[in-house]
Amino acid sequence: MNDMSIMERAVSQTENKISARKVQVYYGDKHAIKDVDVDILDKTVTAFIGPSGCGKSTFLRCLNRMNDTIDICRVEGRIALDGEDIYDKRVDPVQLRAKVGMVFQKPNPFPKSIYDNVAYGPRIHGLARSRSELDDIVEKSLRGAALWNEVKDRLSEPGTGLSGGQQQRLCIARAVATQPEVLLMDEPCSALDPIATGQVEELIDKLRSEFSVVIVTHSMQQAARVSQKTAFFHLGNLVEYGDTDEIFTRPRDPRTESYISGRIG
Ligand SMILES: Nc1ncnc2c1ncn2[C@@H]1O[C@H](COP(=O)(O)OP(=O)(O)OP(=O)(O)O)[C@@H](O)[C@H]1O
Repeated sequence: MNDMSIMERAVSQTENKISARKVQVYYGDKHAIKDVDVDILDKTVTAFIGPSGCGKSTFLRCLNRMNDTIDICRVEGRIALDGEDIYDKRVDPVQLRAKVGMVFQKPNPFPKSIYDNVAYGPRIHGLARSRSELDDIVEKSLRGAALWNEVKDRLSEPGTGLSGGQQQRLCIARAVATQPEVLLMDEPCSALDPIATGQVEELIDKLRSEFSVVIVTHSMQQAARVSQKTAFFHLGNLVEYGDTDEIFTRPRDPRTESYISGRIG
């Protein structure tokens, strides 16, 4: 091996956070994800786009083993986080989900105080040795989710009493509190108004300085605004993956072209 290829290997190892190879997902007999290969880069926002039912959410859920919770769902292939197979028997899915956090379509705060929503993960993963360390994590996570100033005087009030946009940022703070390496977001703005959507999009851009973000979105405008990489799915296949600018201006596959020009959807 020459020096250049060693260097190239080093670069690709630092940039790749998740590598998926030959991933298949079945719900019973239904083949929902077909032979998907993709690399998710570190400190990058990757958007998954494609028509309804094409498998975006299914593939997203493979990345932190959320599909394990669906009885009829079977995942095959290899998905590695920093080179380690996340489906290895020795991997604890609960620990994995702290590293690969998730934010859902509908904000789903726990029926607990704002403070306890954020403190929940650090408590169960033993990330704080004292109350003051826990206070620091809660404050840092709420600041990280651009929510601190709005809630700092009412941390003991229920999280469910916040507005929809604030609840979604609370859920982001909850995910950020376990110091994830990857944050998965499944249509995180679909229940939000345009102002709250703008705030969450700004936040996504900030978060990528710390970890990699993967977002499923139905909005091509949103994908274009927030992501650097885009993956287009169609009927369970990953049809095209590349720089977001390229995908939206010079798609290589006619199916991508049809989707972004609104002919399939
Ligand atoms: N729990 C489940 N049980 C059975 N089939 C499922 C389940 N979840 C998804 N599917 C099927 O798998 C396929 C992919 O669904 P998925 O929700 O991943 O698509 P999607 O691209 O995220 O769709 P949408 O944009 O409408 O949310 C669909 O045909 C869907 O009906």
